Amino acid sequence: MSSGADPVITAQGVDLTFPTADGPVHALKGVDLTINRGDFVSFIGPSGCGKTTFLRTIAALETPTGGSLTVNGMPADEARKARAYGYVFQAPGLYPWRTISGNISLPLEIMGFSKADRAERIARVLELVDLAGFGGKFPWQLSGGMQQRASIARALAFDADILLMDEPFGALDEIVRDRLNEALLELWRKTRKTIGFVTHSIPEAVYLSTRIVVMSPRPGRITKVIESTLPAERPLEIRDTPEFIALSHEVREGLREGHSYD
Ligand SMILES: Nc1ncnc2c1ncn2[C@@H]1O[C@H](COP(=O)(O)OP(=O)(O)OP(=O)(O)O)[C@@H](O)[C@H]1O
Repeated sequence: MSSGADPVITAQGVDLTFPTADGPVHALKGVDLTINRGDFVSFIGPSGCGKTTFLRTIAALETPTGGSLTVNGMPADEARKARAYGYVFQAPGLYPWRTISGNISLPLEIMGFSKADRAERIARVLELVDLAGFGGKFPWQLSGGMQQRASIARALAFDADILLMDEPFGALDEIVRDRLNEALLELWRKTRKTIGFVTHSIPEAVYLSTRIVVMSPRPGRITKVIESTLPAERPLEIRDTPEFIALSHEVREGLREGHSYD
């Protein structure tokens, strides 16, 4: 399903070494990856394999110590200044003293959008994440799943083509997570955004992705890239099909192979 023709994120030989008191930590080593427009790419691997570091590097929140990384054809920090992406963190991170609309509005205020433009954008993204009518509530009046949807709305509000999501549903129970997975897939189909998504869950990665990137630690690196054979239309029941089970098996094998390296 990947378009194959229009690279949005290109990493070539990306290294990132953190100097620490216990010596250098090779968080990323020789990472090569191209993400094309409209791809939904998941990163999966054991703790410490560099998933978050790679996402943060794409977002220019970390700087590689080697290799090259471009986003929309420009260096990652320039792409950040050009507001190329929205970033969704593990925790919703909403300000409790602002309403949901107020939280979504904050980055827009900083970016200088007019009041009328902000109102129009807030209404549109609340609708997209199925929170229409909740804009006037405070975060603590919403469930964890609704708060996470609000944080996705905040990342969508300035209409970046790329959405980077670091384990956004990790803290939620399975039923809520299922619903949000469905909602995210629907949103991806509607908006045609390019999505980079970190997860620990094999079913979540297989359900959502056009491509699954398996990573391994010490040093953090890519050990396998799996192209999904699933159709774009994915009801939750697709998880019971032989095709889904075969893909899950392939990811599990990839994770196991990566582990045997240690
Ligand atoms: N700022 C930092 N300083 C030093 N070491 C760091 C820093 N950030 C990350 N690391 C190390 O880099 C490695 C990769 O970390 P990272 O958080 O990217 O892994 P991860 O795959 O996202 O793990 P998890 O699944 O637990 O979130 C780990 O060994 C981590 O301890």
